[in-house]
Amino acid sequence: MSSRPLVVVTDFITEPLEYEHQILGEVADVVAIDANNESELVGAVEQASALMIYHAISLTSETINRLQDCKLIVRCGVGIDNVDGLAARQKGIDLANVPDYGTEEVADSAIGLTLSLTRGLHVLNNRLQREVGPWSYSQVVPKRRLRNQVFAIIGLGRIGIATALRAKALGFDVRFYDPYICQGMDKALGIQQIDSLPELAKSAYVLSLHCPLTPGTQSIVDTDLIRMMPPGGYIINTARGGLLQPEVVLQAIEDNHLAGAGIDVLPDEPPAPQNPLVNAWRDPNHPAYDRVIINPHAAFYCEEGLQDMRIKGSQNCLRVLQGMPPVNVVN
Ligand SMILES: NC(=O)c1ccc[n+]([C@@H]2O[C@H](COP(=O)([O-])OP(=O)(O)OC[C@H]3O[C@@H](n4cnc5c(N)ncnc54)[C@H](O)[C@@H]3O)[C@@H](O)[C@H]2O)c1
Ligand SMILES: O=C(O)[C@H](O)CO
Repeated sequence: MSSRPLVVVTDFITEPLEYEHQILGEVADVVAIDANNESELVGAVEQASALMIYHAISLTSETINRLQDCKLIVRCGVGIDNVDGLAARQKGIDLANVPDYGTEEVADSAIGLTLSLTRGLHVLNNRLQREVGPWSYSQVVPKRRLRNQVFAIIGLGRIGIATALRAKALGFDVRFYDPYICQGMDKALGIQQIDSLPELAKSAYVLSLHCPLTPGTQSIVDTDLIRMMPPGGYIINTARGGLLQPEVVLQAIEDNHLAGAGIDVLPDEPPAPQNPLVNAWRDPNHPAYDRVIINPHAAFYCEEGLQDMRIKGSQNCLRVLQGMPPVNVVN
């Protein structure tokens, strides 16, 4: 058996681990575990000195408590909601994320979903392609001019700021709610800070979610909040599925209160067969078919970003294996 430290890479990154081997190969053995769920990876990670985990698998206290020599868990990505950071801290294990690998792509996706829904691009294309619609601009939902409409952001962190700048360039009146932001961000960005979520919702034409999923933000957008939005607006969720339940979106579409929703993330990924929103969206006779866009948690993805994420994650493991403190510790 090797006496070299072991770094285990879990989730969807599999061999060849070109960046991981290049950065860590001299000091550690690096292996990828192609597990589908937490129970499949427990045995393989017990001896690891460092773990690199992506977003598809959860790491609960049960697995964390079985780690025998782990110094660092790197969540290769931003959101840390799939790892029990407290359990890791109680065991003296640092949890770090990679905060800055795909900010622009997520913002591009949020704006892309907004434009496709508010301009009806996907609907016009699909109708023509399926030969079920006329050669006409008429739409299932009447279109409004975007300039001066309110683009409302929940969570003005890295992605929130990048989205705000894009929305501002399109002529939106950009407003945000973030109780933890430092003073002066509104003036620096030329956007408006709103002190409460209901106040933000009351003016929102587009409500775009960019806060983390925590016990405090679970279902932060619920039926009551959506009802506060003026009728005919849009919701964009590229943050986490747990912030907005699928039933709530479906109801608001069926009630015609929301004109549309752009969803990159769901509480269950991939969605269970009984997910009501997904089933309605797949039904050509349901209004959600044209008015909802669902993507498979892909907002972050581009080749350069994925490479950045893996390189930065590996470099952080290397720091720790060489006796240096890790960066971007979040627990
Ligand atoms: N779909 C994707 O591919 C993808 C990719 C990256 C990140 N994400 C998600 O996007 C989230 C945001 O990423 P980021 O890089 O901007 O993170 P960030 O930490 O830079 O920003 C998060 C912001 O949310 C704010 N916030 C926290 N609680 C809040 C609350 N209750 N109400 C309003 N604001 C609140 C924080 O103060 C912070 O400013 C991540 O947590 C992650 O879940 C998704
Ligand atoms: O949080 C993130 O970085 C994305 O959701 C991908 O894991």
